[in-house]
Amino acid sequence: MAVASDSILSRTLLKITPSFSFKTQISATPVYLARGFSCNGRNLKFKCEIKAEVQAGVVLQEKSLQGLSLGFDVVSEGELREKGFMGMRKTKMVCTIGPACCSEEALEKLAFGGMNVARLNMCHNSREWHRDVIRKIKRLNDEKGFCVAVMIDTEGSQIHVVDHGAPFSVKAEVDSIWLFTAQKFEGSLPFTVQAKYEGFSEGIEVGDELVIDGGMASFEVIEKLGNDLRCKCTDPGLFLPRAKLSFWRDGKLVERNYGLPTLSKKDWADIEFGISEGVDFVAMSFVSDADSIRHLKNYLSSKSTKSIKVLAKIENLESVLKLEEIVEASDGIMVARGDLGVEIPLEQIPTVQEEITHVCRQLNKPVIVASQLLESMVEYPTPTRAEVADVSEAVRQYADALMLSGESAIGPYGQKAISVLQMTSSRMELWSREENRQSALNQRQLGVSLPDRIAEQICSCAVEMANNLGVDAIFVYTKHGHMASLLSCNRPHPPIFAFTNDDSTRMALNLQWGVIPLLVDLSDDMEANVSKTIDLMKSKGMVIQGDSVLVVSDLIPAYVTSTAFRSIQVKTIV
Ligand SMILES: Nc1ncnc2c1ncn2[C@@H]1O[C@H](COP(=O)(O)OP(=O)(O)OP(=O)(O)O)[C@@H](O)[C@H]1O
Ligand SMILES: CC(=O)C(=O)O
Ligand SMILES: [K+]
Ligand SMILES: [Mg+2]
Repeated sequence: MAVASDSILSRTLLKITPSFSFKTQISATPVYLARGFSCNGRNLKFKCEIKAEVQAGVVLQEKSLQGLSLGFDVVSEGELREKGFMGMRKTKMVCTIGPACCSEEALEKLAFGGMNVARLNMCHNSREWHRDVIRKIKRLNDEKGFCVAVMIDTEGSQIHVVDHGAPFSVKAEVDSIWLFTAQKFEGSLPFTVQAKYEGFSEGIEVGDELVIDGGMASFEVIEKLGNDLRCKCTDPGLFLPRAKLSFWRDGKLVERNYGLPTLSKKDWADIEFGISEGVDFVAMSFVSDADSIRHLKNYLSSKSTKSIKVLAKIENLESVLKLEEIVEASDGIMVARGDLGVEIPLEQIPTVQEEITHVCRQLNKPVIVASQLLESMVEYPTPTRAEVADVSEAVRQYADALMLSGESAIGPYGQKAISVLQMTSSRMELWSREENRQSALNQRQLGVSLPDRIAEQICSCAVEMANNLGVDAIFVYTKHGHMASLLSCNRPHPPIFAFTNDDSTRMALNLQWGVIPLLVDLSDDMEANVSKTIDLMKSKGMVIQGDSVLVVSDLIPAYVTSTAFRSIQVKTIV
């Protein structure tokens, strides 16, 4: 298969034989592909559209525009070079950082594998440990050209079993009798379990069902002794460290809100820590109303010099019931299926997930699908078929991002797990696009003011145009990321390059579907911004002659008062 030739190949459809390996070909010969394949194939039979300038045996030198920087992160740049505009992954990836991946080398490998956001779960480890990880990530960004945003995830007030330490898991046998207590006790399981909160048994009656971790094991409450509960195991299973408790009566969850605040004292201290370390996102656990989100957002905007986004985690029944107001109040959502599965029957999780992703897209908020995506990879180097199907389904639903938990935090196959996410999402994105499977968004009008409504209309028209014209890329110039998010919300076929001069905007856009955020100097002169960025992209070989780019702008120069200045332009690179 001769990809390399002296001629310039342009928009040629080539069949590639099954034995051809793209990667080997590149590394074996000094061929430089200015841009490569528009589809993601491995050693499979596939068709590729090649729009690349290829010269056998010659490495084309990059011209540099002295002193000007394009702020392209190394991963997106590499992806564009290797796969072309249409091959760029749209679905973002979040990795939980834990003991298995906290070294600089391991973090670099995850970043290289495409991690867009690193999540630090404040339930675990010390603040010093988290500080060390955050600094390593920032150093990698600065020194190695990655663009990885940092998220802290609050512990929140949840009723769980005190970490009973080794052994890792304990089996509860059928008919065995257990005591659940809030009292400290010496010794370890079995048969006494210490719950983390004094009032864990409030309102609980004899005959209620106590469920561990959403069905890992079940007990019947047979006696109340003060605040303690004597229970008989009815459905045998395992106690894992920090196992979560829920109570059921007549097949329904016993809803109790213990009077605990969404953010505990420790959570506030962790948030202070996050502000001082300059994190990009705070994910708020066990949100139960919109007020707590507004409160945190106000607090952050008064305390932090940079903009920090607040993500609401949907992980209890209350938050599902108040979904819309919570989505509206937040900067984004996490479908935290781990705890959600403790409070709602497991068979409802898929439909609740679809509902949440749909509402988020309608209200233009990024959404992360989290927990157990590749759970078996905590132990094994390959995922189950069912896990791959679950990842594909989240991608098909157009989630903005997918999250790894234990797969990256404690498992030995974190890098493999991220590459499974990468390959599976690229595959499903391509399929949705080529089969024309994408469901049109029945868009709600979000803005109230005329300029906001105009912005929405411009973005939805721009995406329709971009798809119909088959442009290679969308360029958007944005200060706060609003126009970029409106474009993303319409899930266009080509990637969205969002040029911003604000670092927190760049980091926040890291979570949005199909957006590649770039940090550049921008001026009030829109035409100059456009031609400068196109020149820079050209000089790096990222766009080539004949490429077409649809340009949308959100930066309104001070001297223009009319919103009509906002425009859509289609440029062909000369
Ligand atoms: N910083 C860390 N230090 C030690 N272990 C960690 C750390 N972060 C995650 N883990 C481990 O990784 C696994 C899964 O991660 P995580 O705790 O994020 O899951 P989760 O239960 O979904 O989160 P949450 O507590 O927010 O519901 C857990 O077994 C946890 O013990
Ligand atoms: C991520 C998380 O908090 C959960 O799934 O419960
Ligand atoms: K948490
Ligand atoms: Mg949780």
